[in-house]
Amino acid sequence: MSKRALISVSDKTNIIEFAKGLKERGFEILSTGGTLRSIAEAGINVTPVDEVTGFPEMLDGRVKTLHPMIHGGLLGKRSNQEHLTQMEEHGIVSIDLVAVNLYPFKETVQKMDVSHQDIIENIDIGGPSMLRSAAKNFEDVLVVTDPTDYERVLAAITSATDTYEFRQQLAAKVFRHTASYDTMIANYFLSQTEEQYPESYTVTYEKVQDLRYGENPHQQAAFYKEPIQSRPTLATAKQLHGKELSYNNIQDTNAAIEIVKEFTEPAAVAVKHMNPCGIGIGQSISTAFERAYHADPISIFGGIVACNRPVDVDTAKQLSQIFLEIVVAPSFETQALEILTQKKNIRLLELDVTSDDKQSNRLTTVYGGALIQAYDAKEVSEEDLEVVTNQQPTEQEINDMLFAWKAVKHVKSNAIVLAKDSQTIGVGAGQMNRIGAAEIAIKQAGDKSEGAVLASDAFFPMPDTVEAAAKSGIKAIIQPGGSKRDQDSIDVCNQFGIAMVYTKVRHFKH
Ligand SMILES: NC(=O)c1ncn([C@@H]2O[C@H](COP(=O)(O)O)[C@@H](O)[C@H]2O)c1NC=O
Repeated sequence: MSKRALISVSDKTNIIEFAKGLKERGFEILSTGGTLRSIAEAGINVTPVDEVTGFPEMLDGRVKTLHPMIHGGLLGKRSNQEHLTQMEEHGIVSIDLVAVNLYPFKETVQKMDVSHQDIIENIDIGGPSMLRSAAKNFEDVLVVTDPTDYERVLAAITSATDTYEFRQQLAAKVFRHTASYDTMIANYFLSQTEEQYPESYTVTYEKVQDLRYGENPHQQAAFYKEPIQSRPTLATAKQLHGKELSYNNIQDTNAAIEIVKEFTEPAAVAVKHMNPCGIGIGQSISTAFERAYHADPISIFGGIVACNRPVDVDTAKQLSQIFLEIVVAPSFETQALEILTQKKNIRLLELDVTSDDKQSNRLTTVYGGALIQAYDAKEVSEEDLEVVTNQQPTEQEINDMLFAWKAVKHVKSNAIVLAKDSQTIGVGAGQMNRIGAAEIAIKQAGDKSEGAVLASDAFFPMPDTVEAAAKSGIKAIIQPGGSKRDQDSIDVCNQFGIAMVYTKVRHFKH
């Protein structure tokens, strides 16, 4: 008895070649509406599924293959005599291969001006049902959902490669595919509600590439992206030059992008190990980069630079003077690109870093679980500041404090940032006590700390940081406030003529 294959595909890529190959291997082909037409037009003999089910396709295609004649043919175990007897009693004939790909839900959701109803209609029901039935019964049914697998499935049919393991691999791919498909649907429905953290949280990612290694050479790693990309992202950035990004490159570039997004004026950010080592803003991107560079000309070596304006010739000349792993910017002027591409080891990424994605949730995995939280999108403006000292800050100090505040938000806690004239001059990151972070930042700033401002990501539990700031010539301090011992810090400020403002917002970053 000839074997039977059921083909029902939305994406008709290579389907004729596949159907031909199956015919050559002695399969009878069953098919649904549009797929059947394509196969028949290619001159291949094909049986409509409604001849098998005894029912017409109905309800606008919502019901075509959802029938015991189909699912019995897929799920019946050939090694189980009872199954075979029942199948015979009901006239159910085995189906030995299923090739199905699904209604384009992902593509539909991403369309501009698409209606809710259109999205709903693009939820495939019959397709996943057949895939799941076939995948459950993989010992007896070959199941293929990815057109790039057609060739190896055809090859397997007539060779020794059609093994249990091979069939199980195909089944595993199917269950990943249907799970991912359902996740996209579930997340679309979730997005239609106010609910943020439902009883189960489903995520799905598509592989961008395998990475040479992870954080260290002995760790394996791969890069994945969200399947629905509704805005320019790191996963879709265009690499214009240089070798493949590494795991650490991706993390650091992400950190640089998150920081540069804070600024509307031309800004450049240099990152090392996910902390900013220099941030500058200015009238032009070249001035901004000059400031970011001079913020810490030592640490920027081997760093990642993100710019929020196109890289021009002036900036490219400066960037080319030092060893940088990556420059990411919305674009590169032609001549700037010529200058930078002369450097073999630099990677250049084109990405609209100004796009706003501050609404999204962020997920971190922990031992045996995950933490999901809203992005820290809190912004502070001049009106939000409360001056708590006798000394009022000058307009320049306010500008520098607001700048330093945007910077300190992105520094690992405990974090202290010193800034002056639109430039960071000292960054103390990731210390176990606040004074430790302050000492690092002050030491790095050196003489520049005279007249500078200091930002602290969280309140001062004691006045030691303010005392250190006073000694180094700091003139204004921005911090959340809210410590039981706030008054001690205010007293030190008053003693040294330092202005202090509260933001009433904390920016821990772990
Ligand atoms: N309703 C059903 O019984 C059903 N059976 C198969 N499909 C899907 O119909 C599509 C193919 O349709 P056509 O052959 O008419 O172009 C495939 O993506 C397949 O997954 C169905 N459609 C949706 O649920």
